[in-house]
Amino acid sequence: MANTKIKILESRADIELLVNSFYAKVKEDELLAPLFRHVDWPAHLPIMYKFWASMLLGEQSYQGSPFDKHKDLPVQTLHFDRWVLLFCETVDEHFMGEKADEAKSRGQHIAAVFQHKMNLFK
Ligand code: HEM
Repeated sequence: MANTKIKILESRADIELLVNSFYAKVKEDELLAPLFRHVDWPAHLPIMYKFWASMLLGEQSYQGSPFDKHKDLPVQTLHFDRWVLLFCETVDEHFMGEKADEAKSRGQHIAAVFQHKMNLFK
């Protein structure tokens, strides 16, 4: 049966639901969870709300350099593939519409940029 709770992604509350749902999955994922074990969630989640609200809603509240937080992580392409899979799955479980599509394409694009910068594409 279709998920009747799927809605248009359009508000700050939607972004918070997306981010909370995504990291709930990450914490349950055997491949990604160990990479997030040290994370201070009450500090990290509001940063991620700002990041995605700036990307998708024009909020201009995120100020930071995301790549710097990733450049020394012990990650390979398979980690990024899992990240993108879980992120896109989370979007589709809750949302539809233009901004939902944009969230998925932005996530995929940034994952590809990080991998290029880390020289993971040979
Ligand atoms: C294998 C994939 C990834 C892993 C393992 C990963 C892991 C992490 C970790 C451990 C942090 C630091 C949290 C802290 O400060 O304690 C972080 C921060 C962050 N990540 Fe990722 N990440 C991944 C992919 C991505 C992608 C593809 C994006 C963008 C679409 C992204 C966006 C961010 C942002 C915006 C921050 C916050 C940076 C800041 O503090 O300003 N991450 N990530």
